[in-house]
Amino acid sequence: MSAIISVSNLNKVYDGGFQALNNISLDILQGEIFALLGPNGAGKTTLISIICGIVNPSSGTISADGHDIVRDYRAARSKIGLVPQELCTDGFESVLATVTFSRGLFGKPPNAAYIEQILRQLSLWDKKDARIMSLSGGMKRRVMIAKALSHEPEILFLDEPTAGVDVELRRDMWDMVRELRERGVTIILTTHYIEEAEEMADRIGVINKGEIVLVEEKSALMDKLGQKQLRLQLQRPLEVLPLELQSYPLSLGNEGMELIYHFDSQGEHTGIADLFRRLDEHGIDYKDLQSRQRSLEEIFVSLVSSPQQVSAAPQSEVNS
Ligand SMILES: Nc1ncnc2c1ncn2[C@@H]1O[C@H](COP(=O)(O)OP(=O)(O)OP(=O)(O)O)[C@@H](O)[C@H]1O
Repeated sequence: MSAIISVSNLNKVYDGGFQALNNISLDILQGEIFALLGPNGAGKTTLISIICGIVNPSSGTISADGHDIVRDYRAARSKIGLVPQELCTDGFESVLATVTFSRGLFGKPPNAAYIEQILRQLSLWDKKDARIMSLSGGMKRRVMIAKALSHEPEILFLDEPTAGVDVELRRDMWDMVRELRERGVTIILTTHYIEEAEEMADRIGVINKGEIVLVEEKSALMDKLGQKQLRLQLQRPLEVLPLELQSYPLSLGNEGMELIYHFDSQGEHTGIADLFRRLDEHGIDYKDLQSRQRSLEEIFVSLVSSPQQVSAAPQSEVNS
């Protein structure tokens, strides 16, 4: 897949000297859903705002669909739709007028059929004549999406699209984002809901303190850093681990009733067969077992708390 957005050596120093972005280079691929994750203040909105031409870069270059976002601003901006974090729109206008007007701002000829299609898709057609101020928060957010789509952009930025919306609307939004992707729209979303990135993204980028810490395909990331756990429910509680087992990546939980084994799901040897032999030798019986993958949320927390440890999950110390 080719890059639809290319960011090279981007820096942003705000007035007052604060460096919000530090030498960011990043390609967004045509047709992907890219989730940009990062803690509060990491620089997500700054990065999006620069790509969308709302904030000026201090240095570096960005192209959107081949257009330089500074030299060729109009052409670049016409390719992009932005759903900002804040709901900002004129409350006295009707839904239909607002969305139709947005399209006009980009110099696109009127297309009532297209506007109707997006309003229907966003379940807003029934509300087309309602004033925006009379809508619920979730519906206002849908209007923001309709506005962003009004000029048929090829790239859509969603800055915290589901902040403060209920579970049902969140699911609807996810469906809608997937539909847009199927139509070929490239989607970049920032989110604090890791579950959202885990559910939707093709690739994940993590930004922390103005620097890109990692960019990876979601499935590869889950495999690479997704250390697994095997939990065994014991027949009889253990007060301490037998000495011979203390060098294994094992811990006791649930007042000694649970034995937890950590292993690298990517490793050639998980060590599980060896573990079972050792448990048998020590007469440690279990009645149930489950294995589970480390969630993206746990991976994310470990990345932003100690970014130098991104390269590998801990290896298990035993071989099967
Ligand atoms: N106009 C501004 N002037 C000075 N500093 C700013 C300005 N806008 C943002 N910053 C600072 O730049 C840093 C990055 O902010 P930004 O809004 O890009 O972060 P974010 O990752 O989007 O955070 P959040 O998840 O909280 O929305 C923050 O420390 C913020 O205080």
